[in-house]
Amino acid sequence: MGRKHNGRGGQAGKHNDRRNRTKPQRGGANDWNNIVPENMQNANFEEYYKAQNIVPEDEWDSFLNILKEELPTTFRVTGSRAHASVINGLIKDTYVPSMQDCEVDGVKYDPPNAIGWYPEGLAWELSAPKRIVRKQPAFKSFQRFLVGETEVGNLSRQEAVSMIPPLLMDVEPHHRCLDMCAAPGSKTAQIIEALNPHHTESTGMLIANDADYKRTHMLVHQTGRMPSKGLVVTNFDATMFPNISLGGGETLKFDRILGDVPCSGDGTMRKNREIWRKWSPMDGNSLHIVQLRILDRAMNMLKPGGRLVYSTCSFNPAENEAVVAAALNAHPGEYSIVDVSDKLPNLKRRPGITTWKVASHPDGKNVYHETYEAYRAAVEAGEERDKDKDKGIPKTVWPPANATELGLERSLRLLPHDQNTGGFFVCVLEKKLKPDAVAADAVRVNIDELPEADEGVEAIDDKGTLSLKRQLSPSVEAAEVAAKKAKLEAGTATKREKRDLAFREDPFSFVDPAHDEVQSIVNWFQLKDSFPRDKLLVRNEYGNPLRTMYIVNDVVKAVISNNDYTRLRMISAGVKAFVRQDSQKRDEIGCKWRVSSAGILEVLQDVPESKVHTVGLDSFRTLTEEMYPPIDKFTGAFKELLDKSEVGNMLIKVEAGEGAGGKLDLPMYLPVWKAKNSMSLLIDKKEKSVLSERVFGADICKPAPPRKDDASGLNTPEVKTEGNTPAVNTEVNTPVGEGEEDAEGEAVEEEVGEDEEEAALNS
Ligand SMILES: C[S@@+](CC[C@H](N)C(=O)[O-])C[C@H]1O[C@@H](n2cnc3c(N)ncnc32)[C@H](O)[C@@H]1O
Repeated sequence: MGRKHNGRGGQAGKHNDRRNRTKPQRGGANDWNNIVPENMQNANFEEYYKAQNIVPEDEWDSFLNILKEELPTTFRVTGSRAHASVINGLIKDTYVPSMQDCEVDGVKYDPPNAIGWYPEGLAWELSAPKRIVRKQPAFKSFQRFLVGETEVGNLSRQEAVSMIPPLLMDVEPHHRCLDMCAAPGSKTAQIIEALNPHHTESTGMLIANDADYKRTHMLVHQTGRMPSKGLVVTNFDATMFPNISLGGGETLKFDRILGDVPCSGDGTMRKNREIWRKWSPMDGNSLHIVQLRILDRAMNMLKPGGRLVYSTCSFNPAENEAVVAAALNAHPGEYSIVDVSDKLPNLKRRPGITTWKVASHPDGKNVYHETYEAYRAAVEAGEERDKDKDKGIPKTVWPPANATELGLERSLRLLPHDQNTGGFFVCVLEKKLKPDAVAADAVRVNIDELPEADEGVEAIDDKGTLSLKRQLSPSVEAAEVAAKKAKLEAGTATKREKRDLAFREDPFSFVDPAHDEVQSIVNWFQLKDSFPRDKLLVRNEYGNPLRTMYIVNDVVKAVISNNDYTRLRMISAGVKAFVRQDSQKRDEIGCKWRVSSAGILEVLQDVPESKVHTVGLDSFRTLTEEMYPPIDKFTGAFKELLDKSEVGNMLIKVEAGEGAGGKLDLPMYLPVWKAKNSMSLLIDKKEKSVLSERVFGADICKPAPPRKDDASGLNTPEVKTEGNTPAVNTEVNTPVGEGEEDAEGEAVEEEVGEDEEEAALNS
């Protein structure tokens, strides 16, 4: 069981932009991403889905044809409501008008369209093919905006249908939420936004989990753009997500859970074209068990009255209705499927089905089995694969006897030809406050009696990333761990094997609120008594504030304080709040810590107004243009303030308005460093450039000047000036980050490079 998709590594969708140019070749898996529409055929796929009746007969051709078309680019405006409306205004009022009436070779291409069903018009679709976007000047300029704003986290490129599950979770700011299979994190970001829509105080929590260690780091990176005191990233196989203690005998139960499970991804065929060649019904059959185990685990962790959303980017009932039906029968009387037909009213959706066919694929062709028993008879008769004798397709893939009573039609199936999207499945489940009485002869599923998940199957997410490997199977993992342990005892373990046995993340501990370093921060910024000095977290065992302090909220503190960190497999928690400034002249600095740009909005809540210095666009321009502008370049009250300020971190509020060749729609809060003779803006270089584009209509940032004495790093950097550039547009505060499309890369935490920090500090 479990066909391996041999030869696929890294990102399956990486070469999509070269599609349509070459014919498919059997040689390399990635070549199939270049597959031409005539070759997008798979008789087994067509036959199987015709048999499922998920698409009415008279729509079959439209369904099949659109699967061969390039998927439009879709993206979402992210961030707090006020922030998002500014960015959205920019798209609506500046870019869309500039892209009207664009023609290339006599063909007219439309500007981006707001996706009709997405709330408040905050999601967009751009249908023009990529080659046009790269060629036509207005589209090209929009593309630059898109890439830049995605990089700093103001936009999120996300498949339209993948935006649906978080919208149906109905998250409120006080909720305790769990995203069980969260990486790379586009839905996680939506949940964080819902938990803190106005970027004020949020009492809720989100645990974003993924079984893949590497991908949890993508998750940390992705969520860095939406910092939250209530966010925790963990690294568990979701089928075995542990019970978490909150102290006092209380176990954490969740108000909301998302199970966006690993799946065969056949709803992503428009993007992941190699699926045309590789698809088999066994992909879904093999994933069914892990999907069911994840959903079952979620059901055990939900509060009565809580809501659980199950989703896949697959059309396959084996991964969808069959999983939901089996999970409901594993919890008889406890759950109901929520009718969400009144939600997202403009979204065209198809009801879930109550009857479906199950197929095996022994010799490269679909073989249908009416019942589980008939299938087992075929296995025993040697008509199926040998290995199916031990495991094979689980019984729960077949429709249960009570399939029509479960309300499966209240699930949503999104078909690509309805709204020019990918395919998707969503089911919203609610845990009853009081379980219904269940008849003694009711259909029941015992999850513990089901076979283990298949090893070696692979899954695809809606970004086309191969996501599932051996972590699928707890038994495989356990066996591997046992083998490594045996080697360790025998002294034959390799370095890698030794390392694999340990959870590699640094421990988390809270800093003593009375610690001198905390006191120095409180004094420097004159933090109010409400400042949660008892919720500052560091990454070492001893609560030592060495380099970075994170800030968390009450519930995250309870989680960290009441559970052993290795058992929690915690990768990150809270918001990076304070970063230590390293310098050879550290003794001259009143406070050795600066506020991180990621955490500034969290810290600001406790900073008195007198410690936030208002500046105009002229000062902001100076700070943007030059890496270390001399203090003499500033004027008026700000210059006076700088003249009498000590070296160290200051917080500024750039006032909204027009001036200095720029325009800012919302005030913006930023950390700056006051050195002896110069200033510097403590934000990531990329973010600075994007801000500059938005406020001044061009990237006016100059590269860092060469330092006079690189070895000591003690001298003032050379600085030059530059003339004004034309103005447009807006700004609000932005987190640091990298483009979602690049999320595969390592986490970028840089705000200001070490060298730059040193230079700024000493200048
Ligand atoms: C469909 S993707 C999730 C996409 C994500 N929700 C998003 O919106 O960006 C499935 C994820 O499940 C993870 N995964 C696979 N098996 C898992 C398991 N047993 N437990 C937890 N996560 C798992 C994969 O590493 C992958 O990141």
